[in-house]
Amino acid sequence: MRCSASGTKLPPGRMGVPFFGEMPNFLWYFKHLRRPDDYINSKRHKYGETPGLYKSHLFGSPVIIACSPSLNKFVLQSDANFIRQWPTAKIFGINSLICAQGQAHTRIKSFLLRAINRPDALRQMAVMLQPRVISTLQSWSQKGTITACKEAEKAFCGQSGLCILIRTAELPGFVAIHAFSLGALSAIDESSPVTFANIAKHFAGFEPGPVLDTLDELFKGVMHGFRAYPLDFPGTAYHHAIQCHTKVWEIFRVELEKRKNNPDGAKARNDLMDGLMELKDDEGKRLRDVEVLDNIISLVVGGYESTSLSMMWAIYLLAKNPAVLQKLREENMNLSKNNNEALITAEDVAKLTYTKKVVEETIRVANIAFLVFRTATKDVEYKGYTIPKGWKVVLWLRYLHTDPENFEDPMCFNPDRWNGSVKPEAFQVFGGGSRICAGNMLVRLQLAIFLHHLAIAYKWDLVNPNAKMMYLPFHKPEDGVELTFSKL
Ligand code: HEM
Repeated sequence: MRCSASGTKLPPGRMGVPFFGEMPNFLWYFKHLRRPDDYINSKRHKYGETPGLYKSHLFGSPVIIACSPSLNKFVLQSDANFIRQWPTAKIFGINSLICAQGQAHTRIKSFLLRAINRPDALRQMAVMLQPRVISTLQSWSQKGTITACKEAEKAFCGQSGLCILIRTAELPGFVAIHAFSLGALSAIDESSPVTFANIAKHFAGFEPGPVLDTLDELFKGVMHGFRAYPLDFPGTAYHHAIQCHTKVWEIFRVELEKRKNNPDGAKARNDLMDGLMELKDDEGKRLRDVEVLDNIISLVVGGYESTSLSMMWAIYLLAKNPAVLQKLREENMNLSKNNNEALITAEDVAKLTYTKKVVEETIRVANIAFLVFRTATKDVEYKGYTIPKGWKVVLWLRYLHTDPENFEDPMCFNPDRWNGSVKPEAFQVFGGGSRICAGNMLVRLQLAIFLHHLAIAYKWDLVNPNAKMMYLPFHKPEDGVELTFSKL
């Protein structure tokens, strides 16, 4: 089909059946066959080598699927042609980084990056995070058996959920919180409460207690709404999430007012809220109160699940790959010996060369953000094809990381591939361009610190080593990674 004056055409593909589009096919590969990559492979097979784009109809809209490193990069870097529209924006707060566009986005991002991504911020975070990581691991060993998925979420979820939201809010109908089996330790279940407590303390100074418990409940309500269809009337998850968001906002607002009346307390607290209240841009201007509040809340939400999922994956992949665990253990035990078993610093992490490779490889294999969306603001031409104005572009990040053309033997967990042979342009786990993940350095640091304390002191075994994989709403073993867990 020709669709523009320049004679370019729509990419090949199929729009599927009326109303449902290609969703049945998508679900067939993701839920029934459990071979998500074959969804794209089947298109490649049928339509041959395009420059990595296909037309389809998914998640209620006509879409262009983008699944090549160069096309993805082109889209991610063309802010003038493609924008990210957030269907459940009300829950994030309109002043948050997630919702901001153009110059407002650039300005807020520069504040947030200074607060959570700069070396001095990371140095501080390393110190703050460790006591909770250590106590969480100790508590796991006391339980003996856990479900890693739940535990990691309890312990660390406040730190990275946003990215999950980015990925799932546009998948109405698929995303539901999963109940994991009890009895054994499951990595994600076990880590989320501690994570939440951690983030609430380090982002806004809240200590464990009734307020924190209320916040935890409210944030759970907010999270449900992100994943729901944005229908705002009583009884819907989205409506409930907006109510929870309003209450969370009020709790944070009261905290912010307290701080404004007691600016001297900032030194003692030294948390993200103080950091954001104090930062000035090049013109000496600070963030407005509403911007501080909306962004703290979105970062807490942002922290909710992605960190805990990546920790769950690390535990799982190391259990499956004892030779990798052995090398990781050696490197970290050496550090621990030379360090007199003290807490490690961000500088120590920088020297853990093998551990850093394990981190990159875990994040690649986990494919936590399996796709992200953009909307074309005008007809855009790409290598002879048109991406029509108003269509969504689905950037299929997962496919880049599982395509053997980009990563040799892609399903193999092989940290040594990071010795230098990786094509950097094919590694898009954190997206790219101006919207690149704001927490990418923080999550890498957290994961490295977690791996350090895990490897030097604990051993674990999978209860169900052959558990089936699920891919919706998140990629994870079906049992949430049940483990037996004990001290070395
Ligand atoms: C393994 C963990 C993580 C993965 C795989 C991940 C992935 C991503 C991806 C793919 C995007 C880009 C979305 C897009 O282009 O539409 C993104 C954006 C974002 N992420 Fe993450 N993320 C992770 C952890 C975190 C953490 C720990 C935080 C914060 C504490 C965070 C905060 C954000 C924020 C604020 C954005 C929006 C950036 C913007 O719009 O400019 N992420 N993340």
